[in-house]
Amino acid sequence: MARHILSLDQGTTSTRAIVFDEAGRPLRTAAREFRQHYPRAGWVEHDPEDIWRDTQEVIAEVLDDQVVAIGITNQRETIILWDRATGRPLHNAIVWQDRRTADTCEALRQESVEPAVRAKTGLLLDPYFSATKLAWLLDHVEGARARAEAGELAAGTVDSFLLWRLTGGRVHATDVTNAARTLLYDIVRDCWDDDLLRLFRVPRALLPEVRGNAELFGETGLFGRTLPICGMAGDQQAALVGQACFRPGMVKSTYGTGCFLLAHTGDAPVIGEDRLLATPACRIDGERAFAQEGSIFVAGAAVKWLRDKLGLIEAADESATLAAQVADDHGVVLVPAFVGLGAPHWAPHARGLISGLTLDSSAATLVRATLESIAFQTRDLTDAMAERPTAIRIDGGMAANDWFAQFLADMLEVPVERPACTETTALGAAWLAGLASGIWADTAALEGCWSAARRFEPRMDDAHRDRLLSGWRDALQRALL
Ligand SMILES: Nc1ncnc2c1ncn2[C@@H]1O[C@H](COP(=O)(O)OP(=O)(O)O)[C@@H](O)[C@H]1O
Ligand SMILES: O=P(O)(O)OC[C@H](O)CO
Repeated sequence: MARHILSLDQGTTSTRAIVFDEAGRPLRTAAREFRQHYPRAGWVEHDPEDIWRDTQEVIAEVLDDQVVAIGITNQRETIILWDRATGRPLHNAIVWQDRRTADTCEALRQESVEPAVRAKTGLLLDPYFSATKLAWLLDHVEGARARAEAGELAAGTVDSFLLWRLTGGRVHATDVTNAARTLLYDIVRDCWDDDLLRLFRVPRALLPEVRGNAELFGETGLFGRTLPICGMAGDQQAALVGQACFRPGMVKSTYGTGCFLLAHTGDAPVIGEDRLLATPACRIDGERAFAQEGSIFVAGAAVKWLRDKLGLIEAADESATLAAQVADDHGVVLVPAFVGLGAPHWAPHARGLISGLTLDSSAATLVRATLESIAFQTRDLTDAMAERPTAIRIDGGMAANDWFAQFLADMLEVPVERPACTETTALGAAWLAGLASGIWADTAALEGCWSAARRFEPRMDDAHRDRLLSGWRDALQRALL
């Protein structure tokens, strides 16, 4: 009988389940968009019960008799605190985009602890990561700190919360790629770190056990039979797997809500002065791989803003047609620093701006400037890398936009490849579960499953590209003031 794998992709704006066959082809998909909560400027929350409801619904919708394993992948850093006895969250999840702990991070930076934190975690002191968000929950939910210290509470990223719920509260575990985004995990020694736990004031009793990416995490009996959950990874690392980037130097860039560019760096983290992140790529059969990461907080979210807040487009895919109508020398630059700026600037207080407006600027100009800004930001990442990539594999919602993909190739000066299956995040989690359940022998077997559907070659002349990049840098400096 054919064996299928169900992949659960819990993203920032939607929860999806996709069933893949043994050739890695998607057979069925179910998705639910869920509510974003913005309780104050710069704050972003999710209701974990919404996520859990949608998870159960999408799994039930696509599950078939041939599914033999489940893989989970998730938005990273977003943190949930829950009661071990009831399984109920004590507060909404604080989402990775949330900036409420910017001042805490700034105060820690003043104490000159950042170099030591970076050496262990590969990260930087920014509210993006989980530790300061978790400390905020412990300090602001009444009684939480004392209960955490007494071992009554559990905390974790979305993967570990879903695993807990799927296994009926029997398993509190996470995987190394998610653990590494908390600021509490030593990526070199591969363990939670007591000094970091002290620094961020997080009791160890709260934290999940950390496992590799392709192994048995637990079993769920919630869908009429027992199913093993045996693949797990943060969504950007899962996309690196789904893009078959298994060798040093290979690079993928995912354009969903944010943009996350990951370059495989081999079996050791590269922790440099580059303002990029070092992060585990995966641990399979005890073998560790690492990646260098550039995290951009706003990519597709800016297109969603054009649609939902400005009403300039009705659907995201109209953006390509509108952008193509605008003259190349339109002169408008948009800096989408809506939640500060991530790599390589790390400026949590920066705010968005639009420069160069004239009476000629139209809705189409703004749409084009928005798409351009995402490619400019990616160029800032590749400029920060010690070794410029030779090609980039793209995926995520925006990868479907041909105009954007071509402009990206023009800005990066390297070919941009779009794979046949752009659901690479879900595919990566399916591949991890498939490795653990013996469907695929090793990553070499997976490399042959990847193919490019389209390749965008750079074709813009140097003078034009340099003029655009220089306009971007001017506007960026103003947003950083
Ligand atoms: N054709 C398109 N052109 C530009 N942006 C798009 C297009 N299709 C989708 N998007 C953007 O991509 C995002 C959705 O991508 P997805 O990978 O599903 O995100 P996530 O996993 O972060 O929820 C949305 O923010 C949407 O605005
Ligand atoms: O939900 P996505 O796909 O935008 O990914 C979110 C990232 O994991 C945040 O680090």
